[in-house]
Amino acid sequence: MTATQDSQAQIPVTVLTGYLGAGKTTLLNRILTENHGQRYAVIVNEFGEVGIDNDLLVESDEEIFEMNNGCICCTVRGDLIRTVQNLMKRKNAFDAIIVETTGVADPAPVAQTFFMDDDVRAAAKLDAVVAVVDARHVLQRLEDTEEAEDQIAFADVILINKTDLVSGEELATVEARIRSINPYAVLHRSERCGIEIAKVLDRGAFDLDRILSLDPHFLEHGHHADECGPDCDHDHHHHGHDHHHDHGHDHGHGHHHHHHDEDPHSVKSISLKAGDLDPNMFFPWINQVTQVQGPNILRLKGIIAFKGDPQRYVIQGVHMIVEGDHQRDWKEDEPRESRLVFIGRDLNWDVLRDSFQACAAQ
Ligand SMILES: Nc1nc2c(ncn2[C@@H]2O[C@H](COP(=O)(O)OP(=O)(O)OP(=O)(O)O)[C@@H](O)[C@H]2O)c(=O)[nH]1
Repeated sequence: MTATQDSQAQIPVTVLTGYLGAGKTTLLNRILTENHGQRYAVIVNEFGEVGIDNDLLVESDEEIFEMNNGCICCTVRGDLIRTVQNLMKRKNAFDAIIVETTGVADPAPVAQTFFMDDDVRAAAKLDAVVAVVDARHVLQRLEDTEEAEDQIAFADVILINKTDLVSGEELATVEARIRSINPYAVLHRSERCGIEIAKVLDRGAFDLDRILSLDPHFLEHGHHADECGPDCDHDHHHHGHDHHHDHGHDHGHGHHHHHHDEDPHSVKSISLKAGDLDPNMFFPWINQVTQVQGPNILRLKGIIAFKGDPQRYVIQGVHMIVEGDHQRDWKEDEPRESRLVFIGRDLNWDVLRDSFQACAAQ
């Protein structure tokens, strides 16, 4: 199969992967704000019921499409095809497409989309799979999830981010581990994804031959997530497929997501909503939650309305590291609403929900 009959007319697509909290949005924000003279369309996939990522992206003229349907592996393929097709109708409106995948997704099905669908293939070409890696947490992630490894194995370009949170020695260990998983990718180091955009975008780096050597069935229809419907409830957790990457058609794909089974180790998300909160209640609460439950909190993010505060407050966390800042004024036509998403394992969801509600301003 030749994927590139008419590469001139094909719009380059960058698939941005990386485990939860690695820095994908930070990188996107750089891409969207830097003056590079290119116009990008960004497709964001959300994990969790309350769409937050879009709100965390800075406002820009670039177009952002949010697909709020959970795990990208199962349901998004059809959506992604439709979204790309719609984008193509306005062909001259932008120069390139970036697809940000949810942090627990296996990037393969997303990449496959650009080879499987004839219309998409005619209009777009996969430029590179870019993985952002959290230097501080990646070794731990590689211990307990397969997605982290899949993402690294699949990437053409790997950005080892958060170098400020590790020592030089730790960084060297991380790099060696990444090299052992993927000897081919171009590696870059960064703090807050501070990297020249040209090192990440429009690389022409996607190497089909290499991917086929990892995953011989990559180009076959019916492989991976094709069979999943919108209510896909496969047990995606810790299947035993051989990592490099002898997928058969019957393998249970290895992404974790918000399915509600009893597996205590599966990753779930909870979306909390409230009105104005009392900062004197909220900050001690969030500090306590992240100190005590941090190891199980893969990710938290939220937009908070504090009573009497004209500005939206954005809070972000990865395990025990939490940071927050004012973002911008609440707009007049915007309901003042506090939204907080936790993604994690073994969390006591009812307690989280109740204690969050207890932070409501009186
Ligand atoms: N210390 C430090 N923090 C960083 C760095 N890069 C990003 N962060 C912070 O890490 C958190 C997660 O960053 P995001 O860019 O939202 O990560 P993400 O990969 O988009 O997260 P998901 O969308 O949840 O998968 C935020 O609080 C960032 O400010 C870095 O280089 N150093």
